[in-house]
Amino acid sequence: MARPGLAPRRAALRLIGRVTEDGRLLSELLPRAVEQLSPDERARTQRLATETLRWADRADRLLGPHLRKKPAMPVLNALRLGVVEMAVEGAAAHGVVDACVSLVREDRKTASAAGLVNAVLRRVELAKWDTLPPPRLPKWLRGALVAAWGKETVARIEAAHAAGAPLDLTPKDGDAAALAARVAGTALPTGSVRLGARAQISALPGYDSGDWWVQDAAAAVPARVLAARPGERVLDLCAAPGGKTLQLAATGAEVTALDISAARMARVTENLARTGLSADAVTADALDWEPPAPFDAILLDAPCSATGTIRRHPDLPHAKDGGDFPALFALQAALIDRAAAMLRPGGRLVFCTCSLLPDEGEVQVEEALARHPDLTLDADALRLPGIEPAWIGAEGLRLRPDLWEDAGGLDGFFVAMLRKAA
Ligand SMILES: C[S@@+](CC[C@H](N)C(=O)[O-])C[C@H]1O[C@@H](n2cnc3c(N)ncnc32)[C@H](O)[C@@H]1O
Repeated sequence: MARPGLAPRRAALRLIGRVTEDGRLLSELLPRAVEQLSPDERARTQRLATETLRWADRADRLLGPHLRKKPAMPVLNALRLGVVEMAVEGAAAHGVVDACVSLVREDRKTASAAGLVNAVLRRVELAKWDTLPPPRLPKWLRGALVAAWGKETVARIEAAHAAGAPLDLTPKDGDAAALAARVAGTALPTGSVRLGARAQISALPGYDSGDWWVQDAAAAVPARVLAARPGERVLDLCAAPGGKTLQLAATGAEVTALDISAARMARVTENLARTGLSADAVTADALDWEPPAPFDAILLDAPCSATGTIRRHPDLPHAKDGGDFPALFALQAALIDRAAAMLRPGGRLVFCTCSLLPDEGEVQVEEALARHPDLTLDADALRLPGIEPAWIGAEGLRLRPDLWEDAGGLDGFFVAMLRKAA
């Protein structure tokens, strides 16, 4: 008979292996990796994989004194899973140790390490867990962030990554106070609503009627900066899955939502249908697409390293090594040039990325202004309710996970508003 609780742990361990050994992201692997499991098991698998990756660095510190040399990655991952289940999830030690030993034993490649896993998991000093620092970012990313923001800020960013992300909603009608009262959340100063306890999204009032959508408070800022008006022709360039498209469409603007990925574009269409909003959906490469006429305003949420979203995607630092980032920087510059060409004289362009790297924010704007003498920065557009003046720099608005430290933080984002000469 199958052992209870083994299936989600097995699935989680496989997922962790695909991330750490093959450089794949959980978002690419799920939901297919869990399709054979029950809904409860799926949720448990996803939580175990996510939390093990979030806490892997601290687990390694706890495990270090008990390991003479670093074991092979599949064995190390089984040890990490066991430690995190006991230390973070509060699972009973005997069940966790038995399960991890079984998982290691059932794989031919790791079977010989079953004794080691058993001995080490029984010996680790769980009482030390809370005395250890938050998980550190890997060197390739930490170095770049320390150079940009300094050691102390990076330590605070790491603490925010460890704390995880709350769930934020964007109200369709813009009334955050009313939505907060309806879902028992808190209205944030920037206009989003933050949920308190872990909530089941589809059970919240207003889900079926599409009165709101899930969107991090930081991710909701760029469309507010663009401030589309009813009847304006607005392009959402790189639109999928569509959080910002919904915000733009809710203003009454005539929105075109464009993305290169047909599969991701389908999610934009679904989201529009659920919320009863409308936009023209275009699947195309932004670099080739010819618009029927210039736009009054464009929101460019360019593809990026996504290093601003690590608190909700702790797999990212394990899957990446920064090697593909330079190609993204070049694509961002090309997209800015393309967007500038699609804008009418006097039109406005919001450029944003969910990144913590200046190369994908401040540097892009500085270089775009040098390439396009007809573009100027509009810093006033960034001064919105809830945005602290100190967050606005010479090139744009810099949001980081360590801001709003006592209120649950926010994703890392860069937002700039550029105006084209009339
Ligand atoms: C950061 S995501 C956009 C998130 C979206 N704006 C939202 O708020 O839900 C970047 C998107 O850029 C799209 N993309 C990448 N290269 C593109 C290109 N050359 N043309 C159009 N879209 C592209 C990707 O498919 C991806 O959906």
